[in-house]
Amino acid sequence: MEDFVASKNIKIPQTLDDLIAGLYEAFSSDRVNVDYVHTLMSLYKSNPTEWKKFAKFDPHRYTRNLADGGNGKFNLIVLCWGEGQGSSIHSHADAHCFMKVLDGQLKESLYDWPEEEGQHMHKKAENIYKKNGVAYINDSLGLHRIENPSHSDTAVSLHLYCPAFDMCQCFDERTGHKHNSRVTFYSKYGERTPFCKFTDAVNDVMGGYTYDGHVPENN
Ligand SMILES: N[C@@H](CS(=O)O)C(=O)O
Ligand SMILES: [Fe+2]
Repeated sequence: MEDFVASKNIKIPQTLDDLIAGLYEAFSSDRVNVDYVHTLMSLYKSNPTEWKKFAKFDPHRYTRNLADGGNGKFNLIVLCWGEGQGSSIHSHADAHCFMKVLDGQLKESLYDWPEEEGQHMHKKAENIYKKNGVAYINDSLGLHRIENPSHSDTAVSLHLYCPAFDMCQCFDERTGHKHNSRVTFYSKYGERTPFCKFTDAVNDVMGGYTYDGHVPENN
C-alpha cells in the first residue's frame, strides 16, 4: 500500500472530514478507482470523537446512519452493530461497496450467487476485519453477510456505496430463495429519522424500521 500511496501521491486523511473531502475528489469523475478509494479509506485512522454523532444503536438490529450524501455520487453510512447482530445474506444493487471498521471487529461470510433454488448456499470464504480494516464487494464478486461476532463488544463500520441504493436482495441460506428488501436510514446527519409504517409490497427492511421520505417502487 505504501508504494501505491507514494506513486499516486495520496494525501493521508488526518480526520473524517479530510477523508470525506478526499472521497469527493475521488468521485468527481465518473470512473471509480477501486484501489484508490480502498487505500484512502484504509489510511484514515478511526477517531470516535469524529463519528460518534452518527453512531446510533438499536437493541434489536443493526442500524444504518447516513453521514454524507456524496453530492449524489455516493452514500457514506455509519453502521452500528450491537453484540451478535448481523445482516442477512444480501446483494448490493450493482453498486461498489466499501466497508471500513471504525470500532470492534466484523466477520464477513462470502457466498456464491445461488444457481438454483432449493439448495443450501455455498459459503466460499470467511474474513475477519479488525479496527481500521477495509473490505470491498460488488455483485460480480458474490454475496455476503456481515456479523459482529462479539457477545460483549459493539462494532461500528463506515460504508461507502456508489451509486447509492435503497433496495437490495436478501437470500435464505438454506434454500437460496431471494426476496427484495428495503434499506433504510435509522438516522440522517445525526438526527433520528421518523418512524413510518410502509404500506407497499416490500416487507423486509434492513437498517431499522424508519421512513426517510422516499418511497421506492413496489417489487
Ligand atoms: N450492505 C449492508 C451492510 S453489510 O451487511 O454489508 C447494508 O447496506 O445495510
Ligand atoms: Fe453488504
